[in-house]
Amino acid sequence: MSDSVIEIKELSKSYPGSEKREQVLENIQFNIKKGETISILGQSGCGKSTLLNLIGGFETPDKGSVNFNGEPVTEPGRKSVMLFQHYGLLPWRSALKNVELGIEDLPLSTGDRKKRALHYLDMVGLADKADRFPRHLSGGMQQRVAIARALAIEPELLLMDEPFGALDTFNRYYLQDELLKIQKEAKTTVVLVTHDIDEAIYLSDRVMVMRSNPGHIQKEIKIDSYKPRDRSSDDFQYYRKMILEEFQLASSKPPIEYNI
Ligand SMILES: Nc1ncnc2c1ncn2[C@@H]1O[C@H](COP(=O)(O)OP(=O)(O)OP(=O)(O)O)[C@@H](O)[C@H]1O
Repeated sequence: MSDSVIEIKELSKSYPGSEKREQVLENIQFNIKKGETISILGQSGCGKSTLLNLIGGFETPDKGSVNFNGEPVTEPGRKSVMLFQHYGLLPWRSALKNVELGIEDLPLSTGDRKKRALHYLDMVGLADKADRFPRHLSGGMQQRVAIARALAIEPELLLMDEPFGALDTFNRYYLQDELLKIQKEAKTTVVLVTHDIDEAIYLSDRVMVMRSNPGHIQKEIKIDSYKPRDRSSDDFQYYRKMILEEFQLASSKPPIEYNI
């Protein structure tokens, strides 16, 4: 039996264009194991969000399939959560009530629901802002509330579309570490769309490098080092260079030659 949680097979997707249909994704194929973190890295418009939406069941493919625990994904399911780029907070609800939103249909008492929501608000460093409304929070804080809401659901599969993009470096690093801890504890499977090469290396077990026209996986890079990783280590620089080379962004200077 396969040990994959997600199986993506020969996935293709097009959208109506101005003259003909625009082929956005072509023949995407890979599997994801339980507890793995996969980053999808690529330039703007290469189809990363479309791929994530297909995995989450928010879009349907033209060809191919996505299976989650052996079942075809045809619509968004209870065991996966998508954290979108835009925060999607309800302006008339406090931070706490926004976090509770995702767990309102679970069989929890009012007290337990509040406790769980506060736990995750605390995790993103906002326990003291629980009663604030979104308009009284900064953009970064709003995104942290959205992250807390997604985590509170304690999903099996967490789909994240540039979740830390709007945060300053310190908050980004802090939440990346929190994600690593949660992921390790709960064995959550994570698929992360990002533009950020360092974020992909820091968090992932494998990085899918995508190229566009039509969107396809150009290279799969296994990040073979223990977590948490040291961003200044030689290993880290090695992977950074490898990925930069995939995007032809690495320095074109010839290597230094040592003559003895
Ligand atoms: N619902 C839609 N209808 C029509 N075209 C779409 C739709 N969604 C995405 N596209 C097109 O598909 C292509 C890929 O978009 P997608 O958002 O998946 O890229 P991306 O790599 O996530 O980009 P970014 O990094 O800028 O968010 C783009 O050309 C976009 O215009």
